[in-house]
Amino acid sequence: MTQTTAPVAAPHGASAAGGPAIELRDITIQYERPGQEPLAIVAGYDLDLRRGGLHCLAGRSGSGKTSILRVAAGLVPPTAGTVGWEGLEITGLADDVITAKRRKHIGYLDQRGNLLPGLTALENVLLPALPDRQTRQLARRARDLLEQLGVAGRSGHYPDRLSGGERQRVAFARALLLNPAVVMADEPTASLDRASADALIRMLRTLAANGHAVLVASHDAHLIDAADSRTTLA
Ligand SMILES: Nc1ncnc2c1ncn2[C@@H]1O[C@H](COP(=O)(O)OP(=O)(O)OP(=O)(O)O)[C@@H](O)[C@H]1O
Repeated sequence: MTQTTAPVAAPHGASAAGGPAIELRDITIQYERPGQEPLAIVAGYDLDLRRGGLHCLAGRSGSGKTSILRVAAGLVPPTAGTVGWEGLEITGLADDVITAKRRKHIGYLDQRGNLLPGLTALENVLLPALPDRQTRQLARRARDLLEQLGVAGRSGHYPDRLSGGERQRVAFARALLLNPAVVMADEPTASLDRASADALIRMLRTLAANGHAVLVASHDAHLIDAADSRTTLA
């Protein structure tokens, strides 16, 4: 059961190819459970998220926020329905094609940040540049992002020497490296104190104002309030 507020207007920059940055149509997500009815997360769910908008998936723990994020990011297919990225329907495309498109279209920040432990903060930020061998060209941008996020002084540190908040900011810089149309973040304020969480919310708002589409999953009331629109999962 879901409740969605009105679709988001796009105050800055229309979508490149004419469709919403993220378009979910008639999405059903179910998980099979041995010996029981499948667990139904959503049925007939629609979302149009354009550049310039911040949408929050809200709801209690276990209500399905991460499941919708993962479907929207093309990490798993929906049980039924379609997923579109700026006019391109990705449902049914081969996994390697989706992966290549996702790398440029979506910056995804998962709940744990997931930095690679054997790489420094700067090397972690540069990871998305590896497949196109662009680490040299993007090194300056990586440093600028770390600077903007207030962790430039940690560039040479390994993840185990960073605080939770610093790890998350480094992961954010990595998500932004290729300037994706969409930024997705799963519970981005969960491990932060209030002041850091509010700073991060301001950053998400700035990303939207700069023309990104921002999709977050959160039960932080401050983040839910800061969104342009929200889906409340029950
Ligand atoms: N791959 C899976 N197979 C079976 N059940 C799953 C799978 N992934 C998630 N679930 C179940 O689906 C429900 C929704 O999970 P999901 O992680 O999407 O919720 P959530 O709202 O993001 O939770 P949280 O706020 O705790 O992160 C939960 O009951 C979870 O146990």
